[in-house]
Amino acid sequence: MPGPKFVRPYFYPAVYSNLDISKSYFWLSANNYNLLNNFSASLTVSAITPPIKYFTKEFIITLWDNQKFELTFSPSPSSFAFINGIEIVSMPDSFYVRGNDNPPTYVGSDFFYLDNTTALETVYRLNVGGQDINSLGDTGMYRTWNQDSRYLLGSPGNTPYLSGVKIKYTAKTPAYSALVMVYRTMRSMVDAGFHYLLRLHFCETRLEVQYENDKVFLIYINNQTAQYDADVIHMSGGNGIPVYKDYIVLVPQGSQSKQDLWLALHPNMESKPRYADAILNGLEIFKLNTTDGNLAGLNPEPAVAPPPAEQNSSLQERRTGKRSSILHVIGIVGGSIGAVIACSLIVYFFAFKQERVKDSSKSEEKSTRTLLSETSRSTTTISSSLPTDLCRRFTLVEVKEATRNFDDQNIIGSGGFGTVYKGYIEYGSIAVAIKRLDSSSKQGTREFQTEIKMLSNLRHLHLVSLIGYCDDHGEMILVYDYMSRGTLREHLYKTKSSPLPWKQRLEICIGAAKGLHYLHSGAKHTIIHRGVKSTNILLDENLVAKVSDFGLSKLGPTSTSQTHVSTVVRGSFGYVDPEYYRRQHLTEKSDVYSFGVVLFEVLCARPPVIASLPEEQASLADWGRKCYQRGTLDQIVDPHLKGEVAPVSINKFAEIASSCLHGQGIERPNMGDVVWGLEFALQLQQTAEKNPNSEDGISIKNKSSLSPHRSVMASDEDDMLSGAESHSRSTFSTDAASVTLSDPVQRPRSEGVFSEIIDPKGR
Ligand SMILES: Nc1ncnc2c1ncn2[C@@H]1O[C@H](COP(=O)(O)OP(=O)(O)OP(=O)(O)O)[C@@H](O)[C@H]1O
Repeated sequence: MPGPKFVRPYFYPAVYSNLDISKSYFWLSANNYNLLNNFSASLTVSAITPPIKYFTKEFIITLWDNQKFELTFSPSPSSFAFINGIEIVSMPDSFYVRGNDNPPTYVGSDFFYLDNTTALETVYRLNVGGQDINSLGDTGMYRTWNQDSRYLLGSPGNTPYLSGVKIKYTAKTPAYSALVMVYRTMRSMVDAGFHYLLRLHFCETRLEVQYENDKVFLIYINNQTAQYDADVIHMSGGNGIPVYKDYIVLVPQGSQSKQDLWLALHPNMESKPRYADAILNGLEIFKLNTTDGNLAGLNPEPAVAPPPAEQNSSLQERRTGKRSSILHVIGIVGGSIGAVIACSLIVYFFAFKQERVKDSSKSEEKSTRTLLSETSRSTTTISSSLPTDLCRRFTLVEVKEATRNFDDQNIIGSGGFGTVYKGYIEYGSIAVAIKRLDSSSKQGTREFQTEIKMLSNLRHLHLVSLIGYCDDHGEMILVYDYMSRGTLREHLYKTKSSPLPWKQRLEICIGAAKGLHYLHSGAKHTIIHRGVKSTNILLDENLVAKVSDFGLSKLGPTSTSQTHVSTVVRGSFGYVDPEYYRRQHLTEKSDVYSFGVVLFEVLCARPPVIASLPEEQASLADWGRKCYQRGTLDQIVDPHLKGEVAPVSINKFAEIASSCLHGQGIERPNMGDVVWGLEFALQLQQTAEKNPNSEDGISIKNKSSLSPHRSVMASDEDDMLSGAESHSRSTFSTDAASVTLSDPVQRPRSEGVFSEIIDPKGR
């Protein structure tokens, strides 16, 4: 049967027919895959402590259509080969080698193309914080999971955590993926000169951790940042839902053949998570070999030259005689055998207790910054005011390499700042967006410096990350994470993209609102974006919204300063807050206004201004508000949404959008309220989908159902609760799995949102 297979040879190096087992050295290949090189089972056994008598190795290879499975043993000169048992187990397609749709994250500057021509050799499979699991206890693939405690160097406080939470597998992480849970960090010692695939399994099971940004941590592999913002709730979709992530790293050859492979998890305090914590539930490490027998990437010299191909033989064609393979099948060694760890493993655990951020932020911030400064690669002097410790400074040569010398074919857009190129850094392994300041641009040095200072200090799941900048030779270039799904606008109108489903639109709006909320109240100073629009909300490969383009940003009022008075009104046509325009008084409520326009763009899939329309309809801000107030929303809602959307959800959404567009800033909600309101709209949609026949179910499409509701965007919490309660009695199910709004404690996100409103620095 074609497809990926586990191949597990078993070895019991005892005395067989007077053969001196210590003289057995051989190569083992499976079809085109080179599995073992000049291998000695007795040496392997003697290297293991505590001593064992037998062991198995595990490989992953792929069988192609119509291919016979052939195992070839090739002994060294004057030697012999043997094997005691072979296990071949099929596995689901695209499970460990996941193809281009789910590429692993490349750590560091090295690139390794992982596909079905690569043989994976299991090095470790750890049930972090749990017990050994023998092959029969696995999810049907007969994998062995080892407990990590035996590799512990010792660090107090890292007690395993066992949760009673029910694990909810998903299509992305099906039940066969893995088991168990816990918190941890480790390092291990492995063969140098190889690429390794690390699969990290996560499952958030602490009941108090429910929402995105509750726990955000950095993953360092070999002292390089593998992931800046690991957020298990975001990656998996919720508490109790497992997820795994793959990383490929090269362990370079140094003076020693064994090198440490470090894995460290560290809370990311810059994202201001609720808990200064990091978790890891399971860990698999595979050594990668290419099918041509070369060691992945580096091709170090094998101890003995491999045998010529014609001397190979297969299981089917056992040949005897000098230099042919000798097969001693003594019988399958059954039962549970601990996975062999051919090289020593040292695990070092960081202990992260569940502490509030406030208590530990200083030291964490320090360690994060230290690491970031290590990755910066400054080569020449730096203009004094730009940060060098928080983001990387690129040379012009590096930027030119990344963009093929600013090739027009790499252009992905242009804005007030200049031209934006797609580029690749780190030997082509990381895609980036490179903004090059156009010297004729109205924006200039000031915005350039603002953007660097602003973004390098801010990290949030819903903000586009600044990777670095280049200021060589008078150039002003910014390098960002590349957002592969482009701008939000590209998914709404004048587009070939298929229309976004309603829930996806809501999630995007919620994400963008959270990004803005963070700018307004999560950072040290209030930051006013001033350029909120649908082209400044970008989408990553998972359609996660990220707010971008801080070139126009301003630091807003703080408790000690006055509201900012601006001399030049900035912003884009159709989005500018009329109050700001009139009074030139800048507050964060101007962003709220612009975001209201974005919300109507999302709802109606049309641009903010269409000059050719009758005057009443030309401005989306005015027209959207009017239609909401008149109860004629159905005239303007994107026709693609009809029949899919619960009227209550649309109404709630339009109510928030309208409130954002209030003429007076003081009457507009703040972004925290907007986040809550949008989450409520999502909740209404989800509930309506569960109860399609209820009054607010999806089937109701008539005009009167799209009318203004009593506002639940009240300024005081009691009002909001009473509004929510009246809904819950008539509309919401009491299904324990769904959130019922009759219980204020369970109201989605409300506690988090309100704690932020009351004390923006309280998290
Ligand atoms: N990080 C990114 N990833 C992918 N594409 C990007 C990224 N940043 C910008 N772009 C693309 O480049 C275009 C121009 O972006 P830019 O931020 O310079 O201008 P803008 O926001 O459209 O206009 P303005 O600067 O006048 O406000 C965007 O519309 C988008 O298509």
